[in-house]
Amino acid sequence: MSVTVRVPAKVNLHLGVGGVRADGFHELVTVFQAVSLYDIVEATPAASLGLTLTGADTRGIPQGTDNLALRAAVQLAERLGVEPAVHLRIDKQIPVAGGMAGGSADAAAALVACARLWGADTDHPAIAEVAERLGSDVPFALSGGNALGTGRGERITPLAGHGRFHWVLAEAEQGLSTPLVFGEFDRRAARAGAPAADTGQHRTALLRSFADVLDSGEAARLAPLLGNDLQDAALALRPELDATLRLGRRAGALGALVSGSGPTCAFLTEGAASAADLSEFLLGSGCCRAVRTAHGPVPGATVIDPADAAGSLETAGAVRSPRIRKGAQ
Ligand SMILES: C[C@](O)(CO)[C@H](O)COP(=O)(O)OP(=O)(O)OC[C@H]1O[C@@H](n2ccc(N)nc2=O)[C@H](O)[C@@H]1O
Ligand SMILES: Nc1ncnc2c1ncn2[C@@H]1O[C@H](COP(=O)(O)OP(=O)(O)OP(=O)(O)O)[C@@H](O)[C@H]1O
Repeated sequence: MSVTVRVPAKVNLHLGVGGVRADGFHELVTVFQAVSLYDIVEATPAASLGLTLTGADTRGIPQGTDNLALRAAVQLAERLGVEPAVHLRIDKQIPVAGGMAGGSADAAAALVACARLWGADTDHPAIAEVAERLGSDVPFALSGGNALGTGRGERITPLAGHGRFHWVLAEAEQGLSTPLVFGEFDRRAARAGAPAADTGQHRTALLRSFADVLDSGEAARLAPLLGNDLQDAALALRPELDATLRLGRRAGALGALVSGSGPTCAFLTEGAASAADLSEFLLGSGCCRAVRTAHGPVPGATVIDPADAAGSLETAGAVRSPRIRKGAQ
């Protein structure tokens, strides 16, 4: 009997980067929002560990035991004292290395699916422990919704907020490596000679400013709060993203920013209709590889009826066909 889990991508509504810690990670303070662009992970009992990848674009995803979803299954099995006898099928819609935590999402989904398969409760402490170890974005992929992330991003405080926000997500031709973007951030900070930001103060300010806005669902109030300390580093590595952001703003987006470490650009719009219009416009402009619409917040990794999996992908936000530029692979 298989278990099917649907897991969302994330956008960092605000990403503040502080100093480098002794373990090499940066101190972060971030407001996450889970958005309705989903990967589906199906776990089936099998003689041994295995993986099948399907989906829009699976280039660059490790097929072996360095795949984050397989690592999640192996570490959870160890922790629960069972054999990792499971075959995982990942249906990939979240852009790979796109700054939307796709690999982390798959790891979170694998944890939820395997825990169900191996009879562990959804709140078994092993799930959170393994999630935290696997990556900074994995705990948020479990919880979803809106949340404040602190520490290296793995310490999650849920943020209430019933408002729904509408996004257009523009995928770049090629992914960006997260460590490379943090490295560029460090070089720029060293050149500027600026002291590291105080994440404690930043946290208090973010909590105060986001509290009502997330509940209001008013995009015009959320737009001025959007921000990403990694954006300049991502733009330095991919200067063409600046034109994409400007294009979206000129075409009516209320807010535009690079998602996490990039290179996906996220545009906040007034509502679903303006998101559809902007998405059409950006796709026609040829500035990006694929454009999708999505809304947030949505729940984190959730067990679903397999019959609903296809529907989840259809409602993943009017997926647009990838438009490959001439000369691109
Ligand atoms: C950019 C964000 O997506 C914002 O939410 C996350 O900070 C990245 O989360 P992630 O991809 O899960 O990152 P991890 O797998 O934990 O770390 C990948 C690499 O990113 C850098 N990294 C990540 C998180 C952090 N707080 N400081 C860092 O410097 C480190 O070089 C690390 O080796
Ligand atoms: N299941 C997976 N899906 C995608 N990438 C994976 C997976 N497992 C491991 N990886 C590796 O992780 C790298 C980062 O991929 P991912 O899609 O998570 O990037 P990202 O969205 O930029 O991450 P983040 O936003 O968390 O920084 C990939 O280049 C790939 O080598």
